[in-house]
Amino acid sequence: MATRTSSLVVEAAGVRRSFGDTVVLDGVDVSIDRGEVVALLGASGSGKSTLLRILAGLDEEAGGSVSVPASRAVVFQEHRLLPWKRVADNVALGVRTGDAAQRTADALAEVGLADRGGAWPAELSGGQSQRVAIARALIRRPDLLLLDEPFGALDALNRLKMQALFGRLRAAHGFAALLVTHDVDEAILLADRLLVLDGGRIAETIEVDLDHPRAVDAPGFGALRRRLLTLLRVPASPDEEQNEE
Ligand SMILES: Nc1ncnc2c1ncn2[C@@H]1O[C@H](COP(=O)(O)OP(=O)(O)OP(=O)(O)O)[C@@H](O)[C@H]1O
Repeated sequence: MATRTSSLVVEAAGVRRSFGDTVVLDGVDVSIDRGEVVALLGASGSGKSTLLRILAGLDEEAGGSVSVPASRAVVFQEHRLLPWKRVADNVALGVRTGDAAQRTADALAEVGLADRGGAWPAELSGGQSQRVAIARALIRRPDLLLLDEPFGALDALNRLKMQALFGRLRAAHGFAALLVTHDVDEAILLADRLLVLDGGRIAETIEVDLDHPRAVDAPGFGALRRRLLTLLRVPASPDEEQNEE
């Protein structure tokens, strides 16, 4: 018999988590294939960050079974760089191999910051800081990236640039990723599959069957956006209703 599970990097089943009497996750099943990007959506407070922290190994109180690769890295909405270390030292953190300097230079070049290794975090813009956080994650060549609203604090233009960067990095590295986002367009642009968390469970799974590179005005995008907004109970704007097919 074929071993179907061999290509899965994440296998979580029956994940449960409560805080006091409040049940936040009530039996969540998530599988992510090697190289697959999955977006996790849901209303505020639905438990997205809670689930991400469990998959990251940052929450030991959860019930259920969780299998994730040791080779994983997390990117949060805030960059969490150490202010007393220069950019290059932040990126190289935890890398003990002899080629750490070269890997740091490569990782910074990949995120477009080849010349900022000597800077202090305080000297960077928000977008640059988040690029460094991504370089710090990538330098470990993770099989799995866990991203919690990674572009959520950025302005619209920076957000678009980071989404394009994510697409390039994904093509170059082939990592699997779980992307927590509030941004419906971002989810459809970047993910192979969308999960909607509601009532403590994965209420909906949607395969995104659109060609790459994706654009918000591509055929099929608007229909998918409307479906997601309905699931998230967000009213579509009057403009959108008029302009979409
Ligand atoms: N450490 C904690 N102690 C108590 N309650 C918590 C804790 N962490 C999360 N919660 C609660 O669990 C629920 C889910 O929180 P979580 O941050 O996972 O939601 P979320 O879907 O990521 O929300 P948002 O989209 O607003 O970031 C919330 O009601 C929150 O108050």
